[in-house]
Amino acid sequence: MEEEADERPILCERFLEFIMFHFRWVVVVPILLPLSFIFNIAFEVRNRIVHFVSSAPNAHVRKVKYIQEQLKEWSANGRKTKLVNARPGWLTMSFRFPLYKENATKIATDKLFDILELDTETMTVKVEPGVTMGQISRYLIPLGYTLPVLPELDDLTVGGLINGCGVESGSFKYGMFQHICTGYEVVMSNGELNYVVPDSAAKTVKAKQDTSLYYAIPWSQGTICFLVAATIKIIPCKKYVKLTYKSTKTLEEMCSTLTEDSNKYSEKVDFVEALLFDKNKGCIMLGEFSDGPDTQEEVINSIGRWYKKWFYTHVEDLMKKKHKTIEYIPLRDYYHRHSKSIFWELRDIVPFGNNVLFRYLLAWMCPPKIAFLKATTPNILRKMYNRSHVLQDMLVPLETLKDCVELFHDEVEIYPLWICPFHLKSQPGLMKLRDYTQKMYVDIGAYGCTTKKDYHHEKTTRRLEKKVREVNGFQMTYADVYMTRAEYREMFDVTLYDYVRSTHKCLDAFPDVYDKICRSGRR
Ligand SMILES: Cc1cc2nc3c(=O)[nH]c(=O)nc-3n(C[C@H](O)[C@H](O)[C@H](O)COP(=O)(O)OP(=O)(O)OC[C@H]3O[C@@H](n4cnc5c(N)ncnc54)[C@H](O)[C@@H]3O)c2cc1C
Ligand SMILES: NC(=O)C1=CN([C@@H]2O[C@H](COP(=O)(O)OP(=O)(O)OC[C@H]3O[C@@H](n4cnc5c(N)ncnc54)[C@H](OP(=O)(O)O)[C@@H]3O)[C@@H](O)[C@H]2O)C=CC1
Ligand SMILES: CC(C)=CCC[C@@H](C)[C@H]1CC[C@H]2C3=C(CC[C@]12C)[C@@]1(C)CC[C@H](O)C[C@@H]1CC3
Repeated sequence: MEEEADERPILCERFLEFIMFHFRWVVVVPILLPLSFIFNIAFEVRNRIVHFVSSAPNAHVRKVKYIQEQLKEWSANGRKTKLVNARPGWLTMSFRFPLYKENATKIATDKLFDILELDTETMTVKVEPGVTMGQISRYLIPLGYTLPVLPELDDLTVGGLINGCGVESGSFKYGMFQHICTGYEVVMSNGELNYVVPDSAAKTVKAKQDTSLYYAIPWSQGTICFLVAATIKIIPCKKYVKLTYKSTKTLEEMCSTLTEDSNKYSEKVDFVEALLFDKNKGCIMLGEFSDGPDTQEEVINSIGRWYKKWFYTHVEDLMKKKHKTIEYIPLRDYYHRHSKSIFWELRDIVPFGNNVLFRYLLAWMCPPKIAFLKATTPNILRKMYNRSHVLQDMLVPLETLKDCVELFHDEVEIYPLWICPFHLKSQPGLMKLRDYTQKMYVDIGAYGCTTKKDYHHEKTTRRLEKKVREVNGFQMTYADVYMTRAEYREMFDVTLYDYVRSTHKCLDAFPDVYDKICRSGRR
């Protein structure tokens, strides 16, 4: 693999870079914030109308038929190009734009963004792949239900979380987003519509094939078939999350306490997440569904209100004052706790975004839509981000947390560091555990600019990737991946993936997953 050129900027570029980085808010606050606000309101109004007239199920049939026709036409024309989803690159939740979509045939899955059916008997919800986490939480929570795993950022889509992956603080109990899905409605490259479910007692060839397909889809990045709907488990929920914040003083304490707290079978804990504010100081947050405070001393904190502090700064401040605190947080506010500050990325984009005056006067329009920020990132800034911005999530066994955090500290030293345990089931597919065990993993997420002198985007990422492979971990593939094809195949088990692709005529129809996720496949 050719090494990425280390583009050092000349003096005037540095100056421009400085201006654009520190004064990006000049565009973001007066233009992108109002646009984001108007877009969100318009989309919400549209969704309510669709829900009111119940037009989604009929429209779904029409939209799927159109996708089937597109595929049949592509087949009739000799299957000359590769197939991809039509969703434009600027909308996707990743820093990069896909290069593999140029000259490919774009299939209209991007028109599928409605909730189709709530079934409280089977406790499932059927949704189209473009439905976002914000849409789902807004729909389900008032009805008293939620997804067992509901990733935090409002704009993450069901299709992206299944064909990529998804993790959140409910994952220590329920696993990744793919693990809460009970069936996928898919269209194959020949235009055939299929509903696949896992059947451990499958007898017929078709049932066996469908089971294999079901397990092969997660992490496959849309290189097997097109997802047109997913059936997802729901669970009953309560109005609040009783959140217990516990400070930790050393990395050892963080690792041992988190290991104790991440008990999948705990009846008292529904959410586990941790933040590290430097190599030693951290906070573990344990959440439990609750009807609200039992005594008058206990406080409700509606952290989602526009004038409230960014969540991670609130946690840091709490930890300076007390070793342990409890708060009651409205459920939807809890789920989207990192949306308002886009984890901690907004501090670079709107440096005064957490200032009390800004919060009261303008933060009701926050956050800016990630897609709008992505679409308007100037080239100069992209170059700067390429040199010094880290965006990586490494999924590693919990017992290796200490080692891995130490490596992140030595290599990038970005804080807060997001730490989210998740239970990894023993299942076939790309994320298959080689030793057939099931165990607790943890997502270590580093987001932000590093000031490390010897940071090199490619070389440093490769060192992190190497460590992750050594500990049998996985790298989230929305981020920059510098592994070679062979290294990718060492990290992910491609046996089932390759088999399913060859038996479902995918090889000439879709790009290989590696070509979609590798750095050279993206701009
Ligand atoms: C040359 C070759 C031929 C193959 N032929 C076939 C074939 O004829 N039929 C076929 O189905 N696969 C076939 N496969 C795929 C094969 O099953 C997997 O590629 C291989 O076993 C690796 O899968 P695994 O170890 O991840 O899953 P395994 O653990 O080996 O599981 C094998 C099958 O059981 C299902 N399964 C596993 N765990 C569960 C569970 N918890 N609940 C429900 N279902 C589960 C899987 O979906 C899969 O279909 C073939 C693969 C190769 C390389
Ligand atoms: N908390 C979390 O877990 C977070 C996760 N993420 C990551 O962000 C990504 C999700 O972002 P989002 O913008 O929603 O998704 P994207 O549009 O980025 O899609 C991700 C991948 O899934 C494929 N895909 C999407 N929809 C379909 C479909 N209907 N049928 C087949 N393939 C499909 C895409 O294919 P194609 O390339 O053809 O478009 C793409 O390769 C995931 O990869 C996730 O891991 C990011 C932030 C937080
Ligand atoms: C919780 C997990 C698993 C991941 C969180 C990842 C997010 C923090 C990133 C996903 C896409 C990223 C983008 C940006 C910030 C970080 C993410 C939201 C930008 C908004 C940063 C500024 C650039 O100009 C545009 C970026 C678009 C993508």
